[in-house]
Amino acid sequence: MSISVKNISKKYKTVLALQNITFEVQEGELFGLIGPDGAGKTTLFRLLTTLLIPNEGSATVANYDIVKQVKEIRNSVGYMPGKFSLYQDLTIAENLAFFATIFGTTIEENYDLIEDIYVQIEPFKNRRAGALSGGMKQKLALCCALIHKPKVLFLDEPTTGVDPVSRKEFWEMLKRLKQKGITILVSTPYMDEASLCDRIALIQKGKILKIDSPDAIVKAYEKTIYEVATNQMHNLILDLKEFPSQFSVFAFGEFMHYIDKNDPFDIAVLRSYLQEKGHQNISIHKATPTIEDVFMDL
Ligand SMILES: Nc1ncnc2c1ncn2[C@@H]1O[C@H](COP(=O)(O)OP(=O)(O)OP(=O)(O)O)[C@@H](O)[C@H]1O
Repeated sequence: MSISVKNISKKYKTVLALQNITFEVQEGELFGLIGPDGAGKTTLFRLLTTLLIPNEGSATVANYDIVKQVKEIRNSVGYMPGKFSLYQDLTIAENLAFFATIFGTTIEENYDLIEDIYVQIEPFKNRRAGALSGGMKQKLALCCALIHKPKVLFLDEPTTGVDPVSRKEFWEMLKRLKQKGITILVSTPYMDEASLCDRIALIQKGKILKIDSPDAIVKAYEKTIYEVATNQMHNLILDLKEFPSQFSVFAFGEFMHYIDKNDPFDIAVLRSYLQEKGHQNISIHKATPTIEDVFMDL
């Protein structure tokens, strides 16, 4: 087992940041922690990379204990924290050389692992990290986290604030790293990225609410979701919330996702209710559930 977490709890004074967290990640797995700000994702990363000590429970990473084998873990893991870890005044090449040196290695020794990422930023290697775009900083930070050839890679919200094209490229890089046998624990607040993981844990307020493959999580979802749109999207959410048998409603891209307390329920009744409220061009269709729908319903 690459990561094994057993009944971990972590408190900051009065804040219970993690409550009784248990999960395992297999070798070579791409495992996602999906949850909103404050869910406890960063705390979990800091525990697993030995930067914090749990109040309760135990965990191993690459078969090393996170409390008793700190040095071994630090040599076996790569950590890309949410806030960029780079030295802003050093160039791309200097940052990478610095990280290689502190791990007692050289860029050349492990170049094969970072090559396909590094070639994308190499043309700018003399540019200071502080002057790079979000996407380029992210690639450099990933190279720095990989330079000592870690067995396990921890990536805390690596795509936050990065443009959509770079986000897509980043996930393709992760797939290639996984094929090289590296275990990856990645957190993201973006629900669409959940489907790119082998398995995910949905985490909220310090608790894991569900763990499974994204497909299985969506398939197990039993409620029927309706995609609703009209010519007055602003009023639509308010009107849907007032519909007597409404169970839940939330904005989903250009639609509202609506769930009724009754299943099946009569779409015609909702349609005439919306007409009475002055809506036109009403469209109501069954939607395919997504991870976001499951999450909103937890
Ligand atoms: N040093 C700290 N002292 C007190 N409370 C903290 C500290 N660090 C985090 N917390 C609290 O612990 C909870 C979990 O925070 P954590 O940063 O782990 O969440 P997160 O899912 O990573 O969210 P974010 O993306 O906002 O960092 C939050 O309620 C947060 O306010």
